[in-house]
Amino acid sequence: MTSINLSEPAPDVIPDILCDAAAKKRYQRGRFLGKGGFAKCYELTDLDNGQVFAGKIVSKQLLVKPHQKDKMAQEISIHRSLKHDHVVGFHSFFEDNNFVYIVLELCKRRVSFS
Ligand SMILES: Nc1ncnc2c1ncn2[C@@H]1O[C@H](COP(=O)(O)OP(=O)(O)OP(=O)(O)O)[C@@H](O)[C@H]1O
Repeated sequence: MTSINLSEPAPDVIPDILCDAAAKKRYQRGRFLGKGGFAKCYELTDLDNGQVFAGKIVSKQLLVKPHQKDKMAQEISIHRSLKHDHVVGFHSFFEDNNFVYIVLELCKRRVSFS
């Protein structure tokens, strides 16, 4: 089960360098891709190997109510279990005190993403 830790108040400035401490990965936040109901999406570049992903970044300020947190956790849980040619690939998920980060295959054309 995916769990999201909401222990502290969350400022809303997204860092330029995102750190996935558990996976020992760092990503450079790049071009803004778009905004959804909860997430802001940016290109993310893996600083080890230059691989480029789409990062869906959700402020924990938007996940205060239990049902919001549950919806987010459920989206992550379902997406990470899916692998299909017609569904955007799930790469990883991590969080810091302020944001939840979902790292996805980058879609280069403007089509439906989820
Ligand atoms: N994998 C991706 N590759 C490239 N751009 C993406 C990707 N995922 C999302 N985007 C961009 O970010 C925008 C917001 O995506 P997001 O999935 O957060 O919201 P949504 O699906 O539009 O709405 P909702 O919040 O209801 O799911 C998209 O409209 C698209 O422009």
